[in-house]
Amino acid sequence: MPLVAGIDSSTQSCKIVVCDAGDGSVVREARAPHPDGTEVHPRAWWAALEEASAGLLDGVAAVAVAGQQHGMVTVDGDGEVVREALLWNDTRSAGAAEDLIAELGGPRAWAEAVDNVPGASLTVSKLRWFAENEPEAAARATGVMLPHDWLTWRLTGREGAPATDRGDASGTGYWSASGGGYRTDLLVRAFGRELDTPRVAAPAETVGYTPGGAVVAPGTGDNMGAALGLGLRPGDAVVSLGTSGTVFAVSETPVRDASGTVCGFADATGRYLPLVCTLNAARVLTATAGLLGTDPAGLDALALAAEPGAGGLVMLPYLDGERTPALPAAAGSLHGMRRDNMTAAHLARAAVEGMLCGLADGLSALTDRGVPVRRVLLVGGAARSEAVRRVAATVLDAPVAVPEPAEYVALGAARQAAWALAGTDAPPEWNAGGIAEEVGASPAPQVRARYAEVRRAVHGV
Ligand SMILES: Nc1ncnc2c1ncn2[C@@H]1O[C@H](COP(=O)(O)OP(=O)(O)O)[C@@H](O)[C@H]1O
Ligand SMILES: O=C(CO)[C@@H](O)[C@H](O)COP(=O)(O)O
Repeated sequence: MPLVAGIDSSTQSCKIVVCDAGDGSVVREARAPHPDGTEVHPRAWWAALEEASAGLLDGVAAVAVAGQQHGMVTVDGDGEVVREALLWNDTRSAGAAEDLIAELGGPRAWAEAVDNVPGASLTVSKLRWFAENEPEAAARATGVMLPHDWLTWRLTGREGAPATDRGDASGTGYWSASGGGYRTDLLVRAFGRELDTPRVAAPAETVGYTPGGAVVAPGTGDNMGAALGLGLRPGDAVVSLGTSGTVFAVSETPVRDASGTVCGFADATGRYLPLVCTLNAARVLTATAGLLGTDPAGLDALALAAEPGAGGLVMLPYLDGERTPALPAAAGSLHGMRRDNMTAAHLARAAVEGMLCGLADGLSALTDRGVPVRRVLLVGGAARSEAVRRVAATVLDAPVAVPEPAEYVALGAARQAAWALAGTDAPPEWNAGGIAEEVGASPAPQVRARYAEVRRAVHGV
């Protein structure tokens, strides 16, 4: 069978898998790091893509990109990037989001218009911030696109107009998953005038060709890519622990949440992908490991040595501010320190528990809004941690299964590329997502209860 490539251009790195188009088996893979920071020039993503793909894409018949969602990439009339992209985790647009909500008549009006309530993450809020704070640069912008749109366009040698897909478009705040179209009026409200936006392609459309002649598929957002890579079915929810923490499930019907907790995204196949996102996930663990002078394996051993509840020590892990709950200016904090719990093991456990309690709240938000969840699939970099897997079984209200470790976002992009190549109605049946471990439930409801108590006391939410 022909070879296809999937590219995951996520916050911390670019990962590429080359697969057999028939069964999805991975033939070769590579990765390259992205720079740190919440504003990044897109050329850095292209450089990482070129580094990771060197020699890797020979003989590949089709390719697709799944990228970090929401990032604001603005271009001028020559197609050149106007300023560094503001990423999903850049919180400077929090005030702009509040203004937009008030101007339209409140959160419900936004949920009805675009299935989402703007927060700092959504592209629409970033456009408002840009127009208000950098008017000279903003005046040069003629178009706006998302990270995966821009990379996809570069892959085609910038031939033709840029394209996107339903999944990533649904995270802009000016495209509606349930309405199926752009809300140019909301883009104009945010930016003050119209900007060119990418055409929204069908899920398996060919949007162009690489200079070498490979089919380029539309691509999608990274969470939609993971859903496609896992072959996610209704009843399964994903808890993904990368730079962001996300909880999501596929749904045949759109979900609109006027509280703004659940984002009403589309998936990459024509369905919907209700999703809750936290700003602080795997890097809470790396930061805590650094503080304790150890590495992820050392943190794991320490966290496993402490009892559930960390002896009363609670970490609110809002190290980079927080998106859910909406606390963009928050900092992290430690509570309940006593002489007997001031140990490295208790601190490590509190970090793992704090990170996962935010995701447990996200899972409850999904089920509260009618999304059926029978099982949780735990993926992303931090799912490699045994402590994370064990603690997940104590705080998540569902059985936890861990798929075989794999780059599911990149695999989803590769599966979409194979789909575009095949030209079939449905994506090819691949064997990905086999379960490596079922984690036995060991509920410890007091952990979440204490976390909620501390969060309410400190932040009032
Ligand atoms: N064994 C582990 N324990 C905890 N964290 C880990 C482990 N292995 C990788 N990570 C973390 O996972 C993160 C990368 O996860 P990934 O899902 O690739 O993120 P992203 O897609 O956002 O770039 C890094 O912060 C890394 O430190
Ligand atoms: O903003 C969201 C989802 O709404 C994030 O999930 C980004 O899509 C970044 O993902 P990672 O780099 O953490 O995978």
